[in-house]
Amino acid sequence: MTTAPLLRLDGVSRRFGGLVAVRELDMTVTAGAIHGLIGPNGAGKSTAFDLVSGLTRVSAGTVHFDGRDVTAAPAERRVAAGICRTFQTPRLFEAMTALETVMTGCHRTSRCGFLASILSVRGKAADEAAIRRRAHDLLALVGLERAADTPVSQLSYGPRRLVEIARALATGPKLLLLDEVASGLNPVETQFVADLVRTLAADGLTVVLVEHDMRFILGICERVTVLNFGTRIADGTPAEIVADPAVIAAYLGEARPDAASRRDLRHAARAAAPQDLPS
Ligand SMILES: Nc1ncnc2c1ncn2[C@@H]1O[C@H](COP(=O)(O)OP(=O)(O)OP(=O)(O)O)[C@@H](O)[C@H]1O
Repeated sequence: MTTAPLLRLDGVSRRFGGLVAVRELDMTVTAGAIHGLIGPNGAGKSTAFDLVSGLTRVSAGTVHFDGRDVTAAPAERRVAAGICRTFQTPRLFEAMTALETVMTGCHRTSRCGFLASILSVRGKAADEAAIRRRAHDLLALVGLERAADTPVSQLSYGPRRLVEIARALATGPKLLLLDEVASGLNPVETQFVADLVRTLAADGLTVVLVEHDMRFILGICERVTVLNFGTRIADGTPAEIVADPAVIAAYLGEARPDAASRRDLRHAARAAAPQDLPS
């Protein structure tokens, strides 16, 4: 496994008027790693994803990806460079089938550009066939080969999330950002996604997960960054994170405590570092 940083955020901030959603964030993601980004509600996790994927611009700081400064690059250029993401709520075209949806991701990386497509009909047909095959392969990878011709509008929540992952993978990424991918999934689907993420990482893909399901994230990630009120309060292995007093305080001392995250943190802490458990 390589240890080179694929993604590096240096002093990244994002302000919305008077609110600092992300404040001077330093974060390094190692190539090939499964990296978690956690924090209580409103901590700035999705905003951090927006800053990495280029959906929103930094107010300060720099973003380096794969050795290049992409701070000023628009989202499309970052997709082309190898950054792709899914959203907290899947963003899909309801009328498209699962296959067509994944094909839209393939088209973003197709070698069949505009000029090629008008100059060579035969080349375009061959490219379309290759794209269709690749989209089928990706649907099979996420266990949805039988749903290829099903309109997205008829899929339930778990499969919709999987279609979104397949579409993201279709862009041929080096870095996959998954925003609350386990939220709303049943235990079997959650396990499937965990196995899928491990398989992708074993194949060399770097994955960053924003997640509230603490058991899921602490069980799968090699490294975890913790945000609270936009500020990084911890960065380390899952065992280090659950034993970190600042993390415990952030989760257990939330102004509006989330019972599920408190319970999961306690549970994860018991499994990872019983001697450091808060009483
Ligand atoms: N476009 C925006 N305009 C104004 N404020 C925003 C905008 N996007 C996010 N915020 C604010 O920035 C803060 C961080 O939001 P963000 O969605 O990044 O947090 P989060 O950690 O992903 O939260 P959650 O876990 O609840 O999804 C919140 O206070 C949010 O209201």
